[in-house]
Amino acid sequence: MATGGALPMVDLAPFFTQDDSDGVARATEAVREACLTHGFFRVVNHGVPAELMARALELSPVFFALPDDEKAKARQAEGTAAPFRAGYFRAPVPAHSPDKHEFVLVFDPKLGFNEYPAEPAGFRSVEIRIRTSKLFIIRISKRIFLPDRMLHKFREAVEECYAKLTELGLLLQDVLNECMGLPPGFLRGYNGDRSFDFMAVHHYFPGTEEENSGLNAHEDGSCISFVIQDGAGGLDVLKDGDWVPAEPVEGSIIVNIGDLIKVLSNNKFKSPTHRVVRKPVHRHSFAFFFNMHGDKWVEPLPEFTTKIGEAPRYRGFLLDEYLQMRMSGLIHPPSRPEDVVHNEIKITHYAI
Ligand SMILES: O=C(O)CCC(=O)C(=O)O
Ligand SMILES: [Fe+2]
Repeated sequence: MATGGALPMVDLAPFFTQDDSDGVARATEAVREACLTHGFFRVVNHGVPAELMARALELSPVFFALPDDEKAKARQAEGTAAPFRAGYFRAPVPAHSPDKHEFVLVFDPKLGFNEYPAEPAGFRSVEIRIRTSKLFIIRISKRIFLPDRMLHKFREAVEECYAKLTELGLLLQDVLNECMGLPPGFLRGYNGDRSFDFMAVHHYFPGTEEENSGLNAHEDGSCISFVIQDGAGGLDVLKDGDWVPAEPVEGSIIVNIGDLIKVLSNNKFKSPTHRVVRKPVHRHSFAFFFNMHGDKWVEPLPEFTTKIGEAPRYRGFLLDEYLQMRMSGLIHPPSRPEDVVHNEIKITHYAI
């Protein structure tokens, strides 16, 4: 298995090449190894065009530079029932969190949950100087439209990224199916509904010496998460007690196994703790969460329990219940204190 900085690196090219069954077998084994050891790895030749990733990262600052009232227009479409609230959020969320960042939560564009500031609504303030006499110049601040439909281009890049990351999620899910020794197509059938997937378009403000928390240490509640990041750095993963940086490598995507695969695999596949520490620069990233529908019953699969004589390490649960608890920080009955971190319920709540 190759390494990409301190992280395992997997070249997915064989999955996009015809008749490379040896290559596919090797790449599958590399994914399996990475899931068993880290649950966090880097992929290259993943099918998401480098041009698209660069364009999305370039356009993201255009959106976040908008005035707050314009950003707030990126919101959930009236009368729609998204699984979580769509649109723009400014952390600290929840209020007591020390996180310092803002993000837009985006669902599958086909579902119509997201609304954006109407085009052309990308205002920018410019200073105009008017000479009223030889001595006097008045300066007025005027709001002008962003040139070149930049907001429209941002939205377009977000939606293209969403589609490409969905394809990557489906591919990785098939690879995991194989890595986990499950019947062919099992995960594709079990997790065939894509309406709970979402993408978070993140902007982290520059950190200071006194305060540099970006995202608190956490595990993702997803099946698989993907991160496209700019060159700022700051994403770390916990490995054997040490924080390992997921250094930016242009064109690569970070893959992070989430709690749901960890539960299905009865803890065999890792769902690693990770965090974002803010460097003294702005940081932009796209985190895509390949999830499961809330009505799924989740429990360790027989391949990891009865079939190999191992006891389940989690009791089964309805995913919706867990997601609601994660989002609200509420829990009934009260959990053990170690299951609640920064008011977020961890998957250990269901551990046996
Ligand atoms: O911004 C990043 O690099 C990671 C984001 C993340 O971990 C998350 O949204 O769960
Ligand atoms: Fe995360």
